[in-house]
Amino acid sequence: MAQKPMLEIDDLWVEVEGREVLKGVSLTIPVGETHILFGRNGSGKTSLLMTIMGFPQYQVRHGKIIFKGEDVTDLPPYERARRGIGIMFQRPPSIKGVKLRELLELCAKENGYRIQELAQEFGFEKFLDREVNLGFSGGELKKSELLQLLVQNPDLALIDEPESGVDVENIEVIGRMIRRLLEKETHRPRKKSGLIITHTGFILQYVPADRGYVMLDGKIYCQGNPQEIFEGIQKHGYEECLKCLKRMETQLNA
Ligand SMILES: Nc1ncnc2c1ncn2[C@@H]1O[C@H](COP(=O)(O)OP(=O)(O)OP(=O)(O)O)[C@@H](O)[C@H]1O
Repeated sequence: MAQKPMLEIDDLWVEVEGREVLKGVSLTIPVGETHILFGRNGSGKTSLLMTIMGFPQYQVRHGKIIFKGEDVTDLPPYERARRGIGIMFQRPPSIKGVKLRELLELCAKENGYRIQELAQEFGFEKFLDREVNLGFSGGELKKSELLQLLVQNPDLALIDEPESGVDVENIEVIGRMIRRLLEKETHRPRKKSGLIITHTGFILQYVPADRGYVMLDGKIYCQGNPQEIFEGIQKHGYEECLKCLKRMETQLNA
């Protein structure tokens, strides 16, 4: 029997604060694949990730989110987290009075991760006894978030702009953390999947990806090889992606 995909999104329409932000998004992420979302500012990429995670401001008006064969469209975020969905926020909150180590220990309770060793591996041990994300620089925030995801060990990692605010040396570390998270080097066949938002495309140099999408105005306009899509956007801008959809529609109607 064919393996069920990790994630299937079927004709998803979503509103936030009375405004339509997703307008019929469909995509499928097979087990072990990493997919990349490109798109202009304000096109709905973060909204898609927040909706997959189940945050209640993002109201699903139509469509379904199927995770490992189960319809999770109406489940709250903690139930989705328990089933194996994890998210790295674009702008994570800080938690005053809680040390990063304490939060990581809580997350690691069920899977026995060695927090000290893991933090050392990514040069982050001196942040363990600081309050979560409080006063962290842009790059430190990303590492803190990825460390939290690593100890949660999700089957599907939703990663929002991992390279924004990160210097060129630290992008390599962030890339290593994501590769570890998605078992890029250790497991064959891979069982982890990812959906990553990127503007700069830098992360593609460190994390091999299987498919890319362009999202514009709440819709997916184009999909295919992520590197080719990124080069196309750099060369011709997003306007060409609109034409690409027209081509896809013409082919479908022929
Ligand atoms: N909580 C909210 N309240 C009001 N409007 C919102 C909210 N969340 C998102 N939006 C609006 O929905 C649209 C899509 O936002 P979203 O953050 O999903 O875009 P994005 O593609 O991730 O953008 P960027 O690349 O700039 O991060 C934007 O116009 C945004 O202002």
